[in-house]
Amino acid sequence: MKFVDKAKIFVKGGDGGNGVVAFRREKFVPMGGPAGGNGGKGGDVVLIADSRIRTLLDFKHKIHFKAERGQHGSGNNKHGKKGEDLIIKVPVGTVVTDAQTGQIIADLKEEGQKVIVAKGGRGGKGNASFKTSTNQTPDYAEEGEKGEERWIELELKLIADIGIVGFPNAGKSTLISVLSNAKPKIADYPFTTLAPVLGVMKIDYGRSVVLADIPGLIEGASRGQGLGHEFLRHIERTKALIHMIDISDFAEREPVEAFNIINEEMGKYSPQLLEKPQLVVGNKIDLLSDRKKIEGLKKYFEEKGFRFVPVSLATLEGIDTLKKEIISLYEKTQKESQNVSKQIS
Ligand SMILES: Nc1nc2c(ncn2[C@@H]2O[C@H](COP(=O)(O)OP(=O)(O)OP(=O)(O)O)[C@@H](O)[C@H]2O)c(=O)[nH]1
Repeated sequence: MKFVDKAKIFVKGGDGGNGVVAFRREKFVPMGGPAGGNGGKGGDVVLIADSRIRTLLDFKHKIHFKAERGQHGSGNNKHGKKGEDLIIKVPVGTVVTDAQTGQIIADLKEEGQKVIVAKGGRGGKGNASFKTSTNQTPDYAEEGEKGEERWIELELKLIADIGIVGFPNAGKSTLISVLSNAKPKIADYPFTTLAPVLGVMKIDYGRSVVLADIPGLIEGASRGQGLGHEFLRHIERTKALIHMIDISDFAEREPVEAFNIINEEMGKYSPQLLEKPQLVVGNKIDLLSDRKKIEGLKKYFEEKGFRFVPVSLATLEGIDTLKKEIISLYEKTQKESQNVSKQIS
């Protein structure tokens, strides 16, 4: 499954219904007045940000979207029915631009945020609407207006829910590929040499967690060495972190030391990064001869307020526990962001 972060679609509002020319025909009224109803308005094409949609994948297969047209008016002053709006769900974080002018139409950052991308045409007036004191029997009516149409571009500026940090070789990319059914690399992410690899881990029907492997967090990064600030900025947008540590016999440094160096670097860049909840994952236990070390590390991290999960991404030992911990971490961040939005509104 490929990660689609861009799509181009054609949208067309429904045409307005035509107004009609009609006259009253009643038994004892010889010269019936005008009675042609108005056409109904065409439906709009509306995009709405929905957090249950995580990719733009669906737009690979369907690219034409047309809202319903308005019904024509009819005699007896009956107005045509309005066309239904066409609602298209897109992921939260979708930026919408007019493909021709390049103008940004909307940045759908919030859940439920909506934008009309193609207006339906106005309904035409029936001849009854044209009756005046000087023209009692107009014999003309308007046609409905055409619905707006255009090509638009959708671009997903994905905000990962959880960032994965740790020294090179700790197993960050492996974790993404083990947990997710998507192993995408975003080609044109604004990183020069390395792009964060994103993965989507399914929780259950309709719910998933987006994970980002933030590459190359190394000593000195906060001073602008190496990849520097660009990827640290990316971590800033995630709600929680998974901190991967190689705890095998062959690790280059002691687990606690590795953990502290990475946190120190993040803290130098922005102390707020350290306020994000961190789940500590001790990886490569298949290459650990002294299993007692695991208990020691668990105690150490839990005393400091961090959950600690030992795993082997090679043998998949501990992976079910890890998945449960990630889901509960994700749910915790969801609850927190709901509380924040309640406080704001
Ligand atoms: N034996 C063993 N090897 C592992 C385990 N997890 C990952 N590896 C191996 O460790 C190496 C590094 O893993 P990666 O997932 O590339 O590590 P990374 O943290 O993404 O590293 P960078 O891409 O350099 O930042 C790879 O050769 C993996 O196959 C594990 O649990 N056990």
